[in-house]
Amino acid sequence: MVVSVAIVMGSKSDWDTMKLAAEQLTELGVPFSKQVISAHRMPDEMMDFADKARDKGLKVIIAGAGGAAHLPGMIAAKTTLPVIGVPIKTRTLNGLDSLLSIVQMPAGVPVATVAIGSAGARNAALLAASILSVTDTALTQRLLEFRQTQHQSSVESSEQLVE
Ligand SMILES: Nc1c(C(=O)O)ncn1[C@@H]1O[C@H](COP(=O)(O)O)[C@@H](O)[C@H]1O
Repeated sequence: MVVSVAIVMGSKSDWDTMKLAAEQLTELGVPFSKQVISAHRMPDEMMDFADKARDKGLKVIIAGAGGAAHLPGMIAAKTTLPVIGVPIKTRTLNGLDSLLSIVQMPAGVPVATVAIGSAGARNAALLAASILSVTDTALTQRLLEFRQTQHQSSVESSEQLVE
């Protein structure tokens, strides 16, 4: 099994949010790895991970972090793979701190930033799948089916309102 997506997070405490990315990837049949790596607390391991990511066969990195969320940007600084940043909701500032830390990258080092929290984590997985689908027709089909199911459940919920 070739693992093409890595889910990384600054702390195990981020898993409640990041597991939604894992669930979404599983639903789409996309193999992934998951691990805690912190730019602040594990700087050498973080650099090593980012440095070797492409050679290991990874194609997309999803990085979740909260507060002074430097992890996605620092990984992006060290790899040319696409990095998707997930801002974790924080107790003190509701995740606005995480969002701004991730989204305000200087020109030249992009991080694709999604929304704060669970919806963002789910969308990070969908975005990773979309990127992979460019060269994977079976995955494209699964993404289309996902959209059709989503459409159907919206239509049904609207009909229930009318009843
Ligand atoms: N933002 C970062 C980084 C980093 O960016 O390297 N490392 C840990 N953290 C964040 O600190 C928060 C609190 O972590 P703890 O719960 O372990 O104290 C987490 O949301 C984590 O992502």
